[in-house]
Amino acid sequence: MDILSLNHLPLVAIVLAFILYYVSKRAYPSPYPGIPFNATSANKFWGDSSGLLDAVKITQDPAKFIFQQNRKLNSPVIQLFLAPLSNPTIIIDDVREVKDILSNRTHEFDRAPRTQDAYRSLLPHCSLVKATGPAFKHQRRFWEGVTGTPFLRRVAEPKMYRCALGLIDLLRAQAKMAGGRPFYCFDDFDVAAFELIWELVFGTNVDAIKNARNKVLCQTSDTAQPPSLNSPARIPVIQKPDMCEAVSFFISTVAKSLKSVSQTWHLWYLRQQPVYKRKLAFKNSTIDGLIEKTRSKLAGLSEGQLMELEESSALVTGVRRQLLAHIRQGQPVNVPFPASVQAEIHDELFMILVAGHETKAVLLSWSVKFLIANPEKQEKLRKALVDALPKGSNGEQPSVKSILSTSIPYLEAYMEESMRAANTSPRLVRRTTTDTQVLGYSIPKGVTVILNPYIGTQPLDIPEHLRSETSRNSKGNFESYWDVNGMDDFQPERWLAEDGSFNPRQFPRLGFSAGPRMCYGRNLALMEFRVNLVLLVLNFKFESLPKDLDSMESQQRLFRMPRQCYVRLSPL
Ligand code: HEM
Repeated sequence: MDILSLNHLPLVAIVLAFILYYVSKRAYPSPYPGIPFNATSANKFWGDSSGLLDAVKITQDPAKFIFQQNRKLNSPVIQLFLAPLSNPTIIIDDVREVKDILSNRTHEFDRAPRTQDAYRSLLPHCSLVKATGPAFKHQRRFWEGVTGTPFLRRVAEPKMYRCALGLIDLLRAQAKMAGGRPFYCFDDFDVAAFELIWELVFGTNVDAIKNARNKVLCQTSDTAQPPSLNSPARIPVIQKPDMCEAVSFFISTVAKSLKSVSQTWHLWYLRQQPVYKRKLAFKNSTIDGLIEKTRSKLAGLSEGQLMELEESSALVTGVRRQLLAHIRQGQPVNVPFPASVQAEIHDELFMILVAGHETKAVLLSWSVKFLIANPEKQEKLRKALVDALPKGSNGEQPSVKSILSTSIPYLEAYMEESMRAANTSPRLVRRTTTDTQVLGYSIPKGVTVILNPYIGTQPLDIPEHLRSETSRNSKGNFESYWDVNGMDDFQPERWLAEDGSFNPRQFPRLGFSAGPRMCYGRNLALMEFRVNLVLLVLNFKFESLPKDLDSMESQQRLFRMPRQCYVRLSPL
């Protein structure tokens, strides 16, 4: 044995040296030819990731650092080395080309595996993790009912009005308790957003807003408030429904895994945690139970009755369609769905809950911060609303129909500017599915590409002939791509045409992305945002806050959200 080892020593040494050489070569960045990069980062084991981590410690905003590098290198296409032992990531910072890639070049750019893996560990069968192909399109079509106008009008409108009024009542109770002091409000928005999306997906009422308000009313008289009117008020912590907590928990695990250098291990580690297992078991049993209950209820209906059945929730839509498919294929309906069918419905429903919950609360929080930071625009918006939506003779609130159907250009401009400035998804990530070219740079197949959807950075000069054909052809689709006066300030007026009408084509709009992977809940989100914003502005004056509670800084969870979210309300 000893002789054998000694004889093999040189060979072992050579193999080891080769492995070491290979690992060290792979570990250090290996740039793609012709694409600008930070020369100093190319010599570092950690590449650009150490700079990114340092910047994030200060700004908590990775997108800011990433796209600053385009400016630093003066190029709309660059490469960054964001993790050792991996290929460079391509960064594209030009709004016209980004819109074109998202809208017209899906055969070259598709969902990135990193995004797919982050969601796949939780929702392996949902459409979000599928590549843009026939299976994705088929699964999406399955849910068209719940994103279509008839469902939104008939089912979503009354529910969103009830939730928005509930939110107003909750804030009114909290404002009274606060007695002119500021108070934290993100959880109010969060619980209201959850209540609505839960009702639309599962059709049952969780009463979270009402419970939160009752708790405030019970504790108002026996809670001592801080002496200073500039200190945050003591108001009861909002008790969120267990499923709301579970959704937030899973969103944070997805966000953590997306940030991780070794995603696979990180996901594995997260899944081993007892809290993950507990929440997963709770989610699985709750949702599977609801699907089975609905299946057994609807299984007694004939094909004709199922055809006639009004869709009252995403759950009913999914189960009804599956039962119809089974009847038409001659399969039994009086037994639980096969596991694969059950899993697909389950994951799709939970996907809507995950994707359609926190985003809405984050957008509403930003829009309220813009109201506080811009008191004259807040007044202008209120005046536009009061003029267009007068209260009833008994002071009753405007109806949901009038809020949604009255044209109010300044409101539309305010919403659009909030979407732009909030920039809730500051990085859209794709992977090249073929060797391709962007703005004259060659990008190989299989590369992760980060796109900047923010409308507000001055575009770099790019000769027109370097743009793709579709990008050149769509140049005239927008009045402009940049405002010569700069776009750092919050300026709803930039969306108004000379005649005072709202001009949606003034600048591109990418807050919900574009193309086949564009946000699936855009119409619902915009309706809900409108109803909430109108009722908030008509019912409260958003007063200024002490400086230490008024930061406009952001933090990146799954979305770019405000670091602080306080209000000081004067009920109107
Ligand atoms: C203000 C609220 C919202 C914002 C700002 C928002 C924004 C976005 C963005 C930027 C994307 C990424 C698209 C891409 O990668 O190109 C997305 C995807 C998605 N959103 Fe939303 N969203 C919102 C609300 C909602 C709601 C209410 C729902 C559900 C009812 C929803 C469901 C989805 C789904 C399912 C996807 C994945 C689409 C795919 O399959 O690729 N979102 N959203």
